[in-house]
Amino acid sequence: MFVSTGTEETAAPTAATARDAVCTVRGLVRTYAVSRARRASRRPSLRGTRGTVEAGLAATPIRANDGIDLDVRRGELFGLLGPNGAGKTTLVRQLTGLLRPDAGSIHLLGHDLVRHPDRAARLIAYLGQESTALDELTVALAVETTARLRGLDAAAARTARDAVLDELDLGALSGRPLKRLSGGQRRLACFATALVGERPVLVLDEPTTGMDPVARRAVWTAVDRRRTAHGTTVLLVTHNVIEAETVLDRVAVLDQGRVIACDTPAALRALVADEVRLDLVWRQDAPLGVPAVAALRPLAEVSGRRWTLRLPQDRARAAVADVTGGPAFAALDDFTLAVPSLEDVYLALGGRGTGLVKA
Ligand SMILES: Nc1ncnc2c1ncn2[C@@H]1O[C@H](COP(=O)(O)OP(=O)(O)OP(=O)(O)O)[C@@H](O)[C@H]1O
Repeated sequence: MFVSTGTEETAAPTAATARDAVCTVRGLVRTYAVSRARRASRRPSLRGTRGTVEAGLAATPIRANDGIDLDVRRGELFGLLGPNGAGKTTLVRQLTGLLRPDAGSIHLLGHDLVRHPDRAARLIAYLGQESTALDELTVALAVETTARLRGLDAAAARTARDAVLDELDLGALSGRPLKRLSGGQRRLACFATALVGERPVLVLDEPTTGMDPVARRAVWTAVDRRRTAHGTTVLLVTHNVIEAETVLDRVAVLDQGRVIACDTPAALRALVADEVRLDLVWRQDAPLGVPAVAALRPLAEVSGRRWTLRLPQDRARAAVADVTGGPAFAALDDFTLAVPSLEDVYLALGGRGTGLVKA
């Protein structure tokens, strides 16, 4: 059962509010001021000029969201992908009414969430990264309490609790406090709380972190079921490239507070379709005495014994022939050729390339 979403306000006053848009964000800016501790360091140092230099650096505010535009459609599984610090959580906290933007607009299902952030709670179920508020409760009580807070009466809350615990196969853990569960189990229990008292929009911040494959599958099956049955819209925050490519309908790639691309994973991958990724893993040091290997070195991103190269297809084929057909082969531990991933897209678009994980 959905709590009424209401449409008592006119939808966003922009042309981009498509008929099926559930969420429209325009020009969203959020800057974090320097903390008090850091401000203290702005005072002139008694020890000389060093403090003044540090003060200049510390006083720079952090522009965590820097003019974000987004349109999320009804029933979509829409992703926010970006490395640590890209501004994903800041964006989500504004969407969920927990943080006020400095500028810009957010319209969700016809509600202006900048003017009325309190309305987010009845439109969105938010699974954040922390679970501390629920940690003392048993799994069953955490789920039931959340259902009650979302407006279900006692009997309906118990029914919803039992259904979701059953759906996620959490029955055996239902009597255990969250704080006594493993990381993956706790994450699944928190996901269960996000599902009860159904909301039209689910916002999930790294929901599958720490989960084993069975639990991950239970999460995506439950999400799909709600999209099919209720047209639930899902906003997923992730820096897991593989998961993003597998589950998302569309993805906005964030870097340093900006959306640097937004499309389907396949369309984004097509941006770099003429490239392939070649990974070479050396047994020990790379044999730089071999001219073909030395020629590849400036093109490689080096991580320990692994070289990663993004090359046009012809060049990649030639490189494979060089390293497998000549004296370099004895020094090679492993190699893989792969079609481009969203990580390659991110790098091609100018992302800084740190923090995106592959699995
Ligand atoms: N409360 C805060 N005070 C000051 N700076 C902050 C605060 N919260 C976030 N930031 C900064 O804002 C930027 C964006 O942070 P945010 O948490 O939104 O990134 P993220 O993409 O969610 O990262 P992660 O993947 O690590 O969760 C970062 O530079 C971060 O250090």
